[in-house]
Amino acid sequence: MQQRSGQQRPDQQRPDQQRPDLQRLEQPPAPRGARVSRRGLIGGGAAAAGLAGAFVAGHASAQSPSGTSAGTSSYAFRGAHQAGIVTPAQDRLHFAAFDVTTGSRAQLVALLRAWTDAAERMTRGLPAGGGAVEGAPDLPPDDTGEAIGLPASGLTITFGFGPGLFRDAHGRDRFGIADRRPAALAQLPHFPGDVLDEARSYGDLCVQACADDPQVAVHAIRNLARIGFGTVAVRWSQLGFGRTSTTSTSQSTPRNLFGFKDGTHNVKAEQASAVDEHVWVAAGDDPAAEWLAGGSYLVARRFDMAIEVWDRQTLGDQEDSIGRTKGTGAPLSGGGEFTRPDFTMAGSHGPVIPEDAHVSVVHPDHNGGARMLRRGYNFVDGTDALGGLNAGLFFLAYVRDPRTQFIPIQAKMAKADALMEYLQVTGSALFAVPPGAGAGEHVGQALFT
Ligand SMILES: C=CC1=C(C)c2cc3[nH]c(cc4nc(cc5[nH]c(cc1n2)c(C)c5CCC(=O)O)C(CCC(=O)O)=C4C)c(C)c3C=C
Ligand SMILES: [Fe+2]
Repeated sequence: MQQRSGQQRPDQQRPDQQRPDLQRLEQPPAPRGARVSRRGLIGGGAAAAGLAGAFVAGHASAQSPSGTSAGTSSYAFRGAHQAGIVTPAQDRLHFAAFDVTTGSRAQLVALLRAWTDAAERMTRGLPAGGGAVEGAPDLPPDDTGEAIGLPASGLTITFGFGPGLFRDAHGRDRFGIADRRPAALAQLPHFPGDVLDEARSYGDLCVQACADDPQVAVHAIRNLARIGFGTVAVRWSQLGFGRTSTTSTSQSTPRNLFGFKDGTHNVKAEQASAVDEHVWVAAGDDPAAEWLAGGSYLVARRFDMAIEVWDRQTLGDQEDSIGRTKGTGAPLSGGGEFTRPDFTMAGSHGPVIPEDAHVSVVHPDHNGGARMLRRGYNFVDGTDALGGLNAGLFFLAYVRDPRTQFIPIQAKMAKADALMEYLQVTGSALFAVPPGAGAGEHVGQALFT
C-alpha cells in the first residue's frame, strides 16, 4: 500500500443513513384446493388479484414499481429494456448460469419462450405456471410452491447470453447464430489475481433474479431451472444479500462487507443521458449484432474477501485503501458523501487520496471517462476449514462495451489497487443482455429471427 498521507482529514459533513427495514406482510393460510394466484392469497381473493394484475400491467415499469411497500411492489417484465438493470437495486439476489445441453435450435427457442412466459408471471406475483396446487394430482406441479402467499416482492428477472451460446469450445456454430455474435462478447481475459474456479465461471445463459425477499428470488431461479430440465443445466449459482450499489437516486447507499458505503458514484436510472452513453448498446454499435441494440453487457465476477485480514487493518489504512471515509463515505479530500474527490489535494506524504486508493484507480477521470452501472451483492457462503468467513462481493456491472468500460479498469485494478491485497477473484463471466421483450415476444427473439 502507498505511504499514508498523515494529514488530518476535513470534517465529515453528512450524517450516516440507515437502510429502512424490509416490511413483511402477514399472510393468511391458503384454502386447500383454492384456484387463486399468489397475489390472490395475499390480497383477499380472486377479485383483488385481478385488480392488482391490471394495475401492474397499466402502471409498473422497469424503473417505477406498482404498489407502495417493498413487499407488494412489482416491476413490468416487458419493455424496451429488460428490468433488473436500472431498476432500483433490490436487497436480494439469486444469480444462475446455465449450460445448454441440447443441440436443437428449436428446443432452445422453445425454452426462451417458456422462460419469458414464466418470468412475466412470476414478476407479477403469480405462479410460474398454472399453480403449485391447482394441477392434476397425478402430474408434477408446474410451480414449486415455496412462494405461495408471497407477494411479487419487486422481483425482476434478467436474461443474458454467454459467448458459448454462439460457438462451442471446438468453434462449432451450435445454433446457427455464430455470425451474429457481438464482437465484444468473448471470455474475459485472465487478470492478475484471478484464481478462477471453472465451476463458478462462464455459462451459455444467465439469469439474474433480484427481489426484496430471498425466497422469491430463489423460487424464480428454481422454477426456471425446472422448466429448462432437458434443455439446460445449472452450471453455477450465487446467492447475494445487501445490495452493494444504488442504481437510483431514490435509494440510500448501502455498505459492502468491508464496511464501506458502496454505490455512491454509480450510473443511476435518473441520469438518462449517462445511462444511454454508458449502459445501453445503441443501434449501429455492432453491425453484426443489431439484435443487441437496447441491451447491454453484464460482467459477473465473484470477489472473495480476506475479511479477517481486513479486520486487522487500522481504520486509517482501510480508508486509505478505499480513498473514502468509512463513516460517511466522503472522499478523503473532504466534503460529504457526494462531494467530488480532489485527487490533487496534497497530504504530508503525497496526495491525501493515495494514488493506489480504489476510488483513485477506478475513477472516470483516470480512465478516459469510462463509467459502468454497478449492481453487486454481498455474499457469505459459510466458513472455511479455519473458521474464516467464505465471504465477499459478487460484482455485477452493466456496460455498453466491456472492452473499453470494464477490461482496462479491471486490469489496472489488478496491478495498482491497494484493495486487491484483500481480494481474490474466484468466478468470472460475461454475458450479452438482449433488450426487453415486446408484447408477444420472447426474450432474445431478434437473435433468432
Ligand atoms: C472494474 C471495476 C470495479 C471492480 C472490480 C470493483 C470492485 C470493488 N469495489 C469495491 C468497493 C468500492 N468501490 C467503489 C467505487 C467504485 N468502484 C468501481 C469499479 C470497480 N469496483 C467504480 C467505477 C467506482 C466509482 C468510482 C467513482 O466514480 O468515484 C467504492 C466507493 C463508493 C462508490 O462510489 O461506490 C467502494 C467502497 C469493492 C469492495 C470491490 C470488490 C470486492
Ligand atoms: Fe469498486
